[in-house]
Amino acid sequence: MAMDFKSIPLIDISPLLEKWDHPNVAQDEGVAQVVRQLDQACRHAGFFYVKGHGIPISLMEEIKSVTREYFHQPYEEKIKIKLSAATGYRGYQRLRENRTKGIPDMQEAIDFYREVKHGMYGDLGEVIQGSNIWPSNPSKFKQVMEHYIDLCTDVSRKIMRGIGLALGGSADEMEGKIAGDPFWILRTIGYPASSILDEHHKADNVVGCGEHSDYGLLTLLNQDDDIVALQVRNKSGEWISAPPVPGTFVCNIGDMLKILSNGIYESTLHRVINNTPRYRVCVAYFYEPNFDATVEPLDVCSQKTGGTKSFEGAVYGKHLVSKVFNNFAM
Ligand SMILES: N=C(N)NCCCC[C@H](N)C(=O)O
Ligand SMILES: O=C(O)CCC(=O)C(=O)O
Ligand SMILES: [Fe+2]
Repeated sequence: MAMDFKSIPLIDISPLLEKWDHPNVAQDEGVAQVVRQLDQACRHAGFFYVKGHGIPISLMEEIKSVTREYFHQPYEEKIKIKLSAATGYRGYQRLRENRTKGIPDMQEAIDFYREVKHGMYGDLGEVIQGSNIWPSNPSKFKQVMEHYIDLCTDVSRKIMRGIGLALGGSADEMEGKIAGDPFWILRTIGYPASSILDEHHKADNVVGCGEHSDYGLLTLLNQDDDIVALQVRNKSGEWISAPPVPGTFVCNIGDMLKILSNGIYESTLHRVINNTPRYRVCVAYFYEPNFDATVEPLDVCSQKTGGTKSFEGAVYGKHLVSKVFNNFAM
């Protein structure tokens, strides 16, 4: 039995990115090493840092700076893109508007989802139907974010190829019906400095985001430098900090990958507490299955765990919609 994790591993994925479409990708020694590291990280922590991802650090920084600039504006400006049922739950949510397990989170955020055209997934798609509403300030916000989303989608797809191999399947394991047409979510998040909070809240260790697992396959977190606020729960129930490592993404696996792996990989609980005197930003990109995918344990995984499937099939879009309703229960 491996020791419970006390820190989060860092993986250089550049060999995987270089060879991702080679016909014998799994035979490449560099790739095989990345795949082993992914497997270990996903089994034990469900979290890992990645470097060698190819997304320019200057862009990662710009994403955080436009996010900070947006949240720095007066409330009247931010509320122009207010999230509501009518916007398909896309847009700005003020402090404490988003809830986790019923408790308001000390964060403000903007949610963006891949476009869902009218009628696209029938009743299932109706709740988040629509296009994103973009802030007009900072003026480059939309252009920079859309470029970033494309790059994150590409990197995530390639990491998922490595994870397919790590699970003993093929590099294409997640393509087609599972995530050949992946849904995505982008959340730009701001966590107020603890100094702005009143004495009562301070005493409570104000929670920026309560403990939760993510919903889909893989999350890429671009977190603020210098502030330690993200915490990951290990199997013994200890909270392990995930301090910022400049130029890296913090990656974690979501509920749909837990199901696909038949529980070999865990969608690890995590939370955010910003106990510092500085406003913290984080931009979370979520790589998800096809919106209408029915996700069930892969055969290659259930064979490894004694032939039984520990989970019923789950429709990803249904899972997402039920989470969205919980987050914004009026
Ligand atoms: N799209 C994703 N995965 N967002 C994660 C947000 C987690 C917090 C949310 N209030 C919740 O309770 O789920
Ligand atoms: O702010 C962070 O570091 C993590 C946010 C998060 O876990 C989420 O939005 O799902
Ligand atoms: Fe999360």
